[in-house]
Amino acid sequence: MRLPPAILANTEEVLREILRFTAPADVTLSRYFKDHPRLGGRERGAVAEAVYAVLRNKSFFTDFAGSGNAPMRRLTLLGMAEAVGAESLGGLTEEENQFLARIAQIDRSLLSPLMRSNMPQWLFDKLVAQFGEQETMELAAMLNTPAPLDLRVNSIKANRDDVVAELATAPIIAEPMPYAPLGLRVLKKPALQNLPLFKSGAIEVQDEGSQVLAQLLGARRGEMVVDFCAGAGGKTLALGAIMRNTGRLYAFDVSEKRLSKLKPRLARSGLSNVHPVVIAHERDAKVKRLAGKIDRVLVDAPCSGLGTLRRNPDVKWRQQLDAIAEMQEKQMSILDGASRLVKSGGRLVYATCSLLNEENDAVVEQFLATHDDFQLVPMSTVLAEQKIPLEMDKYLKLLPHKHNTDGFFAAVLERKPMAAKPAKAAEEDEQ
Ligand SMILES: C[S@@+](CC[C@H](N)C(=O)[O-])C[C@H]1O[C@@H](n2cnc3c(N)ncnc32)[C@H](O)[C@@H]1O
Repeated sequence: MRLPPAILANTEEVLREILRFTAPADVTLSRYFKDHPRLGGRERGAVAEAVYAVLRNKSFFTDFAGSGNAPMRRLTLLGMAEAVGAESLGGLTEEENQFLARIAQIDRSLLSPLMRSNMPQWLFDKLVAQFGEQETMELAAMLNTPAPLDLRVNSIKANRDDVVAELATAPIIAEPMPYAPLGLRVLKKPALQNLPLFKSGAIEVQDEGSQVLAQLLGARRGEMVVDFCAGAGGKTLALGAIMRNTGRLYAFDVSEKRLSKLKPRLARSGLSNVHPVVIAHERDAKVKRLAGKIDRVLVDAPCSGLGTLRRNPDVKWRQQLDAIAEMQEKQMSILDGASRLVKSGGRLVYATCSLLNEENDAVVEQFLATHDDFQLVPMSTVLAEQKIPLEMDKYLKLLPHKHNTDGFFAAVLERKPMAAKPAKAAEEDEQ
């Protein structure tokens, strides 16, 4: 069935706003849909997919749309044609149909690598310097493909086989994922919110890579654990379940708004070991009070988010090169603040969803150079401990084109066990 022609005007309107890049695309889209309640589910889906198609293919589309006298309308047509197919569009002029037909003939493999990557020049250059041109092109192709829908089974409430069987009755086909022991990949993208499995907290939406990160912390029953940058709690919920709802899990964040999104998820999850705490910054007194007392600390640091381009394609256009250096400074400060919580022999995991060495390896190397009481636990060791079938060296580097997850980095750091103090020094300490 064809989409109503008016949908093109809606798409053009919201696209114009999104391409100003003053707010995240998903936020602008949600607001637009709220302001336009008459748009049905199918129309909303098409508008959103078209907008995301333009964001993913912006370099290429802009180049071809720019030559006419109505570039925004042409961008809209290209986005819609990519998202739902030109044959689903009604109300096009003859000239517009010819334009789409002409673009469909273009052999994209003949375009320059930069144009094919659909990335800003600075990002393309950085990735080529890091991965080489051939791998950058493979990575870019995957980053420009929509992400699959991944679920995590909440082991407090259900097991993976039962969830697969119950989803099948919906009917939703879900397959176990290779790296996350509680992960399921859903083959299509059905609405999940009204499923009893979702409402009861038996499943959560979470990328496989994100599930792996939570597991790397190695949290155990009864431990004291801090999720230092908990946000809306994706990893907090996974950690709480890994701890079998025992011990104490603090969910810190500087954003009250983000932490408040954890509340309904927590209620569904059935977890009672999670304690959300808003902190002012990484040196807050609430943090200092726990210094040296925590078994495991996860720092899922604020970052450029470039590893999540499959889901948030606007990030590559909104992010600026000079923000990366600022981000790095912030990441080092947070890692330093969080490290003070870790007890002797305890572990600290530094993680990002960035692809850039500056936010990843460089932060960890700088940390180790200035904290000789910490040592790196090679990722190969951690993965073997956790029985995760991934081949890595020092660090975890999940890449969309290799692992079909979002791009994630993680390093595991251990506070060196404190040497026993000589008897005289211990006596002096007690006085
Ligand atoms: C990558 S997001 C966390 C995502 C979250 N862990 C999840 O799995 O859904 C980074 C978070 O760090 C928070 N943040 C920024 N600066 C911080 C700081 N100084 N201390 C603690 N959290 C901070 C941000 O508010 C944001 O929610």
